[in-house]
Amino acid sequence: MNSGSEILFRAVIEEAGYESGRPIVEEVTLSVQAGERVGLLGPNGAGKSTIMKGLLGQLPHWRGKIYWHGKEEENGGGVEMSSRIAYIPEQPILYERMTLWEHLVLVAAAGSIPEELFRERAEKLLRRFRLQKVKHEYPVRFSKGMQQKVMLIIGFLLKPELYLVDEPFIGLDPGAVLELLAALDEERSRGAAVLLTTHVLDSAERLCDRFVLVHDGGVAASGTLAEIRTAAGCGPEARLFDCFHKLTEYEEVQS
Ligand SMILES: Nc1ncnc2c1ncn2[C@@H]1O[C@H](COP(=O)(O)OP(=O)(O)OP(=O)(O)O)[C@@H](O)[C@H]1O
Repeated sequence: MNSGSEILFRAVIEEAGYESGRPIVEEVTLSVQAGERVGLLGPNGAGKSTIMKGLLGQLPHWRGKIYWHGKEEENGGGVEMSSRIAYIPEQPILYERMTLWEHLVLVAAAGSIPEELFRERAEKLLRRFRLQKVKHEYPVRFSKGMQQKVMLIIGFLLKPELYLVDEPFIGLDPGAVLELLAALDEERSRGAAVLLTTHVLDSAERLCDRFVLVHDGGVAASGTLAEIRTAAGCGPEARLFDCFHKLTEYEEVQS
């Protein structure tokens, strides 16, 4: 495993949202080391997807700074899909008139992956996620879980430095989850990092090295599980689920 002491990616979000003067997220800082996995957690509507969109440069309103390997990006939140970053969305984004293989060819061309390397990676990923038999079919007609696997294959094909993964655990069958975890392990060994959002806290606890807990558009707590336990006032055996509950719903409990 990569020791991951280098900070690969850092985002300092001053404010971000959809309309001028109505920020959804304020004062959120995220950093991810090489080889590290960070869980971006929070209740429904906390601002996780908004943060992801901001990091991808897809928000109309954004004020903040992005750093790669310690160097500030000129275009702020405009980190583009490139060899450095792969976004694996929760809702699959697919073209109606293209087969699965044609999707992969398009991604390989956009990512400038040489032909031979592309074929090798694509065939391996299709076998891994059990889609090799349907590679010449149209993914818009696939089941939801199969479409999610297409998104995973597209992400892994790019071999980026950082994966942004939105809710990877819901919709995949148990075999596919195991393959996803194995693929992420392989990627970690080459230094690739992961920033993921999920509501499946048991999986997040097992998978992630650190957590950023977002609540009401700001950071309620961040750090390792031990640090999150301290922030939540929980004991050393507490599960992430219990800490999450304490940090996000205490107002309701007290009233
Ligand atoms: N396109 C949009 N235009 C305006 N407001 C939006 C838009 N998308 C989300 N919001 C608002 O931003 C806030 C945060 O939403 P966001 O989708 O970031 O939450 P989330 O933490 O990802 O939630 P969930 O766990 O339910 O996916 C919500 O109040 C939501 O209504």
